[in-house]
Amino acid sequence: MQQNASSTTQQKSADRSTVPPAQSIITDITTSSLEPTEPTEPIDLTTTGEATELPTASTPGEDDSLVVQSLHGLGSPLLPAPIQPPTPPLTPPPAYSRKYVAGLFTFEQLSIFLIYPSTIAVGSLISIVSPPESYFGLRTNFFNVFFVKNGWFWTTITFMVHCIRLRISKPSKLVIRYAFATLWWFLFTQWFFGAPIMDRVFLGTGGVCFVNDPEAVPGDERKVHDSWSSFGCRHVKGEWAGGHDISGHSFLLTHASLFLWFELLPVIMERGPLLRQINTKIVFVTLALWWWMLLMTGIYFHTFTEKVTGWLCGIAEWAIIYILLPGNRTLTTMVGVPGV
Ligand SMILES: CCCCC/C=C\C/C=C\C/C=C\C/C=C\CCCC(=O)SCCNC(=O)CCNC(=O)[C@H](O)C(C)(C)COP(=O)(O)O
Ligand SMILES: Nc1ncnc2c1ncn2[C@@H]1O[C@H](COP(=O)(O)O)[C@@H](OP(=O)(O)O)[C@H]1O
Repeated sequence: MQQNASSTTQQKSADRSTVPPAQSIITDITTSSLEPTEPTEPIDLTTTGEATELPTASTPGEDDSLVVQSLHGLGSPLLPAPIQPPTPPLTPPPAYSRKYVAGLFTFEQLSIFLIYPSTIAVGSLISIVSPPESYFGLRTNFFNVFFVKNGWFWTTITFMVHCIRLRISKPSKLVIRYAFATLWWFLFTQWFFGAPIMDRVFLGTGGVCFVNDPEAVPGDERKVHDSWSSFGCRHVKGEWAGGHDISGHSFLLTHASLFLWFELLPVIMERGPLLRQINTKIVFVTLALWWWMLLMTGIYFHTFTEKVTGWLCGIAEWAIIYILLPGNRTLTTMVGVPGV
């Protein structure tokens, strides 16, 4: 594409040096309107990317037309090139503002991204100032046990509800993005060649599983159990304590929410009939519940740093797939971009 663009530019400058000024102007008008637009910004995930192919390099046909225009001006000085109305640019302008903040985010993407650290910050602040007595402060509350503890399952269901109404050309890319998100959740919270990543961090920072020893001398009832995972520790009714216990809830709720938001964003930005569908409302209900539960985690559970590390790990996969990859055309072709 670079070569095509530069050869076109060279051709244009050659024309300028040889043809009379009037023809040169005509040639410039026609060529500039046909000029393929080289993206200088990341691929915008808020566009309807999968509805069409990713913007590609100029096709041979397009280049040929540029050459024909130039040759016409050079080879037929007595026959001026017909004035044609400018054709629209090859990349249609987006239907909404696409300003990038720090060259990475659109305004909408940045706003969504900021919801989660602010929620954790506000929750932690409330926990210091005056945490209210609440049903949501109980670990056994229904919303925690039924929804968050099965959080990836409900996120999967919500994602499917969102997907089944889409008309995208490449559903396989959407499954690949889901697979990456699931893989990261799985490695982080369930299994990483043994204990999951979050448990390995806990053990690596000096955490242990304490269990009560009924035969121990009074005052020294607790002994260390050799559980290598929080799951194993819970199984022996032990207490997982001592190390840096990354908040699994902060991780999961952030990771799942960013995944759903960024898959839904094209529907939101399109502001069309899809936005009013029940499927969209279901996604918003899940997002609202995840946000509320994150706020509750912020208020009632964990230390501030454990919630921050949970959040940081929760944005890791999202940052790669939805923010960094769109800067690389080849890698983006592998995972696609969300669309409608
Ligand atoms: C064109 C239409 C296509 C539609 C399909 C689109 C996309 C879907 C693609 C593929 C899906 C295919 C099959 C999916 C089928 C089933 C997958 C379900 C996968 C699951 O999610 S099962 C696991 C459920 N488990 C959980 O959710 C547990 C979540 N909980 C935790 O991770 C932890 O408890 C914690 C981190 C919240 C807290 O940790 P602790 O404090 O408890 O240590
Ligand atoms: N929003 C929330 N509502 C209820 N319990 C929560 C919660 N956030 C965290 N917890 C509980 O706090 C403990 C640590 O959570 P996590 O490390 O996943 O952030 C877990 O307890 P249990 O392991 O006893 O269920 C979890 O259920």
